[in-house]
Amino acid sequence: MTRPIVWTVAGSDSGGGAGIQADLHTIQALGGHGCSVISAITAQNSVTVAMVEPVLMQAFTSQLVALATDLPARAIKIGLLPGGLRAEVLARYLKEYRRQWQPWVVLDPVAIASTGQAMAEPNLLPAIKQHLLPEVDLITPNAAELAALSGIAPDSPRAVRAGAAALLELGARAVLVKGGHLDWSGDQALDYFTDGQREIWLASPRLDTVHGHGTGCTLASAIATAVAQDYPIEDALVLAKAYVNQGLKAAEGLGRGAGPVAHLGWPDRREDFPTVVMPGSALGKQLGLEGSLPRGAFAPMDTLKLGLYPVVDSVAWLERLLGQGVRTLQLRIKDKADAEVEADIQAAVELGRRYQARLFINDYWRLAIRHGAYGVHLGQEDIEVADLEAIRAAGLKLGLSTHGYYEMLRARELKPSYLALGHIFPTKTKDMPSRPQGLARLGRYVALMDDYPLVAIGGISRERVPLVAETGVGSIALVTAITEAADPDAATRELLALVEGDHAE
Ligand SMILES: Cc1ncc(COP(=O)(O)OP(=O)(O)O)c(N)n1
Ligand SMILES: Cc1ncsc1CCOP(=O)(O)O
Ligand SMILES: [Mg+2]
Repeated sequence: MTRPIVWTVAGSDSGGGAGIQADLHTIQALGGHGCSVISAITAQNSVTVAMVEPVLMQAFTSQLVALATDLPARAIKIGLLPGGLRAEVLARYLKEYRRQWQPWVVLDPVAIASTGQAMAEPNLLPAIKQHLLPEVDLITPNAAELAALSGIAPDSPRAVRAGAAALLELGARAVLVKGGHLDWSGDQALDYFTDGQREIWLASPRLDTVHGHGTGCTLASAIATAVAQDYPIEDALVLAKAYVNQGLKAAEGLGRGAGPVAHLGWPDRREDFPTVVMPGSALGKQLGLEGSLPRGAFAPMDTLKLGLYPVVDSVAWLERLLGQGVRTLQLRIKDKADAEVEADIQAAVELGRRYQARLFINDYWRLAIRHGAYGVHLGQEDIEVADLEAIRAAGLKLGLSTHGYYEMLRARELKPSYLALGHIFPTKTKDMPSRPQGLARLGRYVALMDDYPLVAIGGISRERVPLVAETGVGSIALVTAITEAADPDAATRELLALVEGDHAE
């Protein structure tokens, strides 16, 4: 894949820690091609901002025109604007870009440096509210910026929500409040996201370093670069927070003051990724999230490598596959009343027991509990409605579908027995609301979750099995590669050998 183009519209930081310099480092490190529109030249180092000099309006707009005519962006990050006029002019250009080539736009409303010095003219904030907010997809204020823009000091979870809601009222499509400076959140650095439909709280242990110059710029650029690569916003948020956390841990004290956040590659250590705050957790209760968590972990799998995992829609198929030596499998009957499927589920559970197989029931968790199934597989939409504690307390194993970083991290908090990752390739078996993940992403998920049983699913044909196996994923789930094979028994044996090798029973 060619690098997606990401623009940064921001100020130059002569110290190399923030602004355009941080943005270009970030965009490059995360796989984008960075283009820059310099709004102002700052003379600054690690201790002071000595000068902010706006570039001439003509120089500002000429950069925009030069890029728009040849290098249109998938995503645009806006940082320092030295005053209201440039914000207003930029808003006009963005309106046109949005009409012509729909870039995704994030605004980091830089107004005050971390040293406390003003970076922009006082007319910037009114212009942001009046002109820019309606043209951006996400605004990422810190506590001081949220207070300045909304008039609400974010001194409690309720006030953070109210401040973000005020920005939505002003026309923002989504808000990420950066919690680095929320003093009520104790040892956790909390970020709050809302688009008016849903809210997400992300938590990471607060890092004990003064070397965090450029974190705001870096976070917004990382979000933009992830979105430019088609990551959904919630995945972009967790990835960007991980990028900043790994950079803070590696930050060096260059200069006499706050050193720059470091720019490393794609984050792949789980400890750098944030935790998704869950209803029912201690933090969730503090934040006023309604809901509960299961009281403990689900029954663990006996192995990290579940091997070949056919998903089929009848007891007859299960029997045939068990006869070929398959030992992990799923009964997936869709959209029938419980009474219509109960006999099949009971028969499936008995079959699974007879063959000592890992046999999961899709969707029908009440019947699975009633008939003492080995396990249940549930989707994202089921998490809110199924009685997870009842499934856990009954001793059933639980597999959960996930479709990206955010869902994986959220699902992990429920401590299921395995996580499914999909869909990897286009599939005709199921209408998917998300885009195929592809092998590169699968490889990243596997590296991140290497202590968990993982299952890849979606569009995995016989030919693709070796490529999927190469990612290191412990299990490969498939439907049509078996059910539509010319000779399903032969296909099953071949797939078993490919996926489980010598371990095939
Ligand atoms: C192993 C495995 N992974 C994912 C799915 C999909 O489950 P879900 O999201 O619940 O969708 P439906 O299968 O119910 O359409 C699965 N069944 N198995
Ligand atoms: C149930 C399901 N969940 C995600 S993709 C999928 C279907 C997989 O079927 P196939 O292997 O035929 O693509
Ligand atoms: Mg389901």
